[in-house]
Amino acid sequence: MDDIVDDPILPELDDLLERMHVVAIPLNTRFRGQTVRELALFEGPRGWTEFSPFPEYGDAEAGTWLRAAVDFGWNEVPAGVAGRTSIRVNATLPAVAAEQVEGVLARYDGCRTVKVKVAERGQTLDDDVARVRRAREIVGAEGRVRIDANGGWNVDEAEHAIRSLAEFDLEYVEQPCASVEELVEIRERVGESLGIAIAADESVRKAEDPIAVARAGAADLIVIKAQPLGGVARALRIVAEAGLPAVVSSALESSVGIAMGAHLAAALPELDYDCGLATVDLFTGDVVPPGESLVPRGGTIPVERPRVDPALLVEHRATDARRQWWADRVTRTHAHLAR
Ligand SMILES: O=C(O)CCC(=O)C1=CC=C[C@@H](O)[C@@H]1C(=O)O
Ligand SMILES: [Mg+2]
Repeated sequence: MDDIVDDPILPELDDLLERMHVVAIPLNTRFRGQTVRELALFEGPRGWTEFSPFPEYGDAEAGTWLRAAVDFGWNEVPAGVAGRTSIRVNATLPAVAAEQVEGVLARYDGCRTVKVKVAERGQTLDDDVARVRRAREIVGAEGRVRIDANGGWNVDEAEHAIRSLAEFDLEYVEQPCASVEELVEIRERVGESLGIAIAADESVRKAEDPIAVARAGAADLIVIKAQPLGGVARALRIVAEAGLPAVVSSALESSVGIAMGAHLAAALPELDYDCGLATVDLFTGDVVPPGESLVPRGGTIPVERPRVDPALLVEHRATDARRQWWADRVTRTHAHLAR
């Protein structure tokens, strides 16, 4: 890993701003409470790159995402593992009603794995059970079903929910509880007795110390995302230090950000899990020409840098006020990183 440069040189602010385009793309299903995804794209010397921290994130957290964007647009990407030119991906099922599951899953071509969102605020365990049951029916016994609670349960709730959902043969449970201590406890309570693996997502990507979860024995695997972890090289280093299996997932990006995730997946020494990189299917549009979007075909996406269509940057262009908001954010975030 020592040949990996994971601290990219920051371009000048003016250079960044000149290269920036801000788009707003509606989602076709509400996800993370959002119905429109705003993102900034830069045409870097090495190719297009994306900067899309969620709007509520502060400058320090957004700084890690900017580092990732610069890394992908300005630096050489670490080589993929020989022969890995496409990545198997999972369907991502938002917390929709059971009747909608079939329609949402039909968008993901050829995916054998589905990740089901659970523990959504305002819903009940019965809603989760109905949604997961329907997903299992659709993927069949050969398919893989994992769930993601985004830390929405306390330990008792998690134990009850996981026991109620275990009959659907879960591949793993992603971030059932919020804290590392709770993950240790739930892993003790259900890990061995039910044989269900626990994955850490927020405990890696939002933690001050992304390795703490591995050190504490709080997870069987980690979910890694290129932008929130500061880019491909830095994410690879985290995986190496954690010493746990990893699954790459998206940060709800356009095909440009997804390409960053695909390059990360391609460069992982081991890749035993289908990756959560099919989320362009949750968008109503994209910034790359139709037919070149990184959406699954036959359950995989290619490892390539997509071309951006200038006409689509215009079509999806954010309002003047929102573009200014992003310019201000990049200015603040850049200053934060340059310190
Ligand atoms: O992993 C997937 O299947 C898709 C990506 C995904 O679920 C997420 C993307 C962006 C924000 C997150 O809240 C969410 C996640 O928790 O993993
Ligand atoms: Mg998650």
